[in-house]
Amino acid sequence: MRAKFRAAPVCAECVGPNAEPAYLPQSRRFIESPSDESIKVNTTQAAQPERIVIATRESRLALWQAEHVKARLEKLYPACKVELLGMTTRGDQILDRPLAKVGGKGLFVKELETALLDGRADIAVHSMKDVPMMLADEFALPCISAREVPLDAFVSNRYESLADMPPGAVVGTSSLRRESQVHANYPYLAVTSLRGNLDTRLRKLDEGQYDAIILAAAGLKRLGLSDRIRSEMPAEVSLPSAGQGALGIECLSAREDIAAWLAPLHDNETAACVIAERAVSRALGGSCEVPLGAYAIMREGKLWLRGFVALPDGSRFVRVEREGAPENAEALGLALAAELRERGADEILAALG
Ligand SMILES: NCc1[nH]cc(CCC(=O)O)c1CC(=O)O
Repeated sequence: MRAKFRAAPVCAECVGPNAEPAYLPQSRRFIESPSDESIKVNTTQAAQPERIVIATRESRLALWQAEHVKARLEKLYPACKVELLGMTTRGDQILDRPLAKVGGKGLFVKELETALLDGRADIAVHSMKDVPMMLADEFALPCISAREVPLDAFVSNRYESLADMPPGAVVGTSSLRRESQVHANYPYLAVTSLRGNLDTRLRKLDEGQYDAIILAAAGLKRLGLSDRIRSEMPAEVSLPSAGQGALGIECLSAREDIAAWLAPLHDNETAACVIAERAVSRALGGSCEVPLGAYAIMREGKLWLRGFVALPDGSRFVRVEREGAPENAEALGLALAAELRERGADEILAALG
């Protein structure tokens, strides 16, 4: 039997001080992989998996994501037994303190990684937005699957969009990225903090604590809550967080067999976008306490990357965009981060402390 779902407070932008040393998909090769439609029963692998155990957190969203990967693996390997191992992470237990102060995003992956090291699980499924920018050498992210809508969603029982809200109306979010953009674009609106998992946040909206809230559209869609989305927020209004809407699958670096099993679920285009976005975030020391957005899409065969760094109140705002080849996604992200620094991101980061 499954444990009861727990509240899963996740800090949108948090990396935290305990991030571990180097690694990341930057070292991954940009490999060819079939599109979703072309996924068929895989008969080409030398060794077919017999059993795959997926470590997952137990929030409703995490379980949906793990089930999604399970279903895709079962379709790919009909003879394979795919099981979920639900786990409560320390990040799920700490509800009262800002995560940045106690270890950041790493708190959500550590227990899952321990299960990988112990051999209790083979893979872990993550929202890429919650994966620390650095992982220890023993771990790899060989698979980033096709992205769900990456944009933020405007959710309200009264208004259609931020532009529709009157002066003084209250927007709920605890993401400094979202907050800084609301202030910069709509300085007459108020922003107050909003914690808790998706269901909790929606309940607080419905109770009237806020006139509107901002959530990732992907999370709402996955949980069948699309009808709560009043409008998708264009990237010009709310630039998403690095990795938003994408799923990553982690395993031990040494397990090349597992990486090969996952290859058909890998999506090159999403991976290129996410690699570029995460390079921006990592190069700027991206943490919970930095209002920072990074968002890439493919446009006419090129990767179009946008990024910003701001003060939470929106009074300083540096934004930059750049285009490059998807094969050089990492370099594109680093170049964009360097340009952000040249244009004042360093002063903003220094002011944030
Ligand atoms: N920060 C929490 C979190 N982590 C992943 C998602 C949504 C799904 C995704 O981005 O893949 C959310 C919810 C939100 O930010 O509103």
